[in-house]
Amino acid sequence: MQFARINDVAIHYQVIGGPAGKPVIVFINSLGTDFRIWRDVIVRLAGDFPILVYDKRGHGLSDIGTTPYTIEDHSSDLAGLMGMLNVSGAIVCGLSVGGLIAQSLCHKRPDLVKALILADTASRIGTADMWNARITSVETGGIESILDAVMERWFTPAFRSPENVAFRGYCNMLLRQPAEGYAATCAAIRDANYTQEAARISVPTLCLVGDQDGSTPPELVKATAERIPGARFEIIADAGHIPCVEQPEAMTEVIKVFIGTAIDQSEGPPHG
Ligand SMILES: O=C(O)CCC(=O)CC(=O)O
Repeated sequence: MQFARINDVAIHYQVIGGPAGKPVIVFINSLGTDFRIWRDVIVRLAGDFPILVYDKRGHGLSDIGTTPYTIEDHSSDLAGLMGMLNVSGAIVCGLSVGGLIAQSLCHKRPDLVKALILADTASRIGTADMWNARITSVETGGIESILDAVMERWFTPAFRSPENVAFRGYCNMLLRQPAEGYAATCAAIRDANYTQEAARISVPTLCLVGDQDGSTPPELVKATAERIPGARFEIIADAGHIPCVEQPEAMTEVIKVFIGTAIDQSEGPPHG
């Protein structure tokens, strides 16, 4: 396990080495998850690209830090981590709130971002009323009070079968996130809106979404892709909000095609 102190917060991360000269792929997880959601995509990409994955503050083994957060707090942590590891010019792949963090990083630190993969995310997610109600639920009833509703948005009915032990595991993952970090990240999502900035994204961008995503549905992600110049839009069949868990093979294929056809890989900067 690897840890770094960034912005006075202990951040849990992992670097998986890859060929020199290739851009690093950075993965940013979603609300209520830790970086293990990326495992089945990472195993399919490892060896072809260096990989950096981490638990954003308030999630996984990272510290909670001072709450509430902004998306800029999260992107500043990522910028600090990449700086410490001498990573720049990366392909930054963020899922949901991870996609908001990726957009923020791209706007604030364009030197760090060579391309964006925006998975099950948007320029703006949800409404202030929705997020305030979710924060109140978590603060009063704990994460278990929202478990069933969240799982219906995250996963297809087939994945939610009681026979599926992996479904049980992902329920445990959500339940074991700290309520304070979860609620603080809800506030960050509530206050983020990158709609105006979307037209200024100038790096190759792939927007993808599960066809049954109940949190950021395909129409929302498509509308975001249409605001970003030249962005590609792909739908992953038979997946909810977390296609890297439900359909890792299909998601990896879409990512590989995007990287192979949209990104100049000849100038990958040195990385640590
Ligand atoms: O997944 C995220 O990062 C935020 C979007 C969301 O609300 C997820 C959920 O439905 O719980």
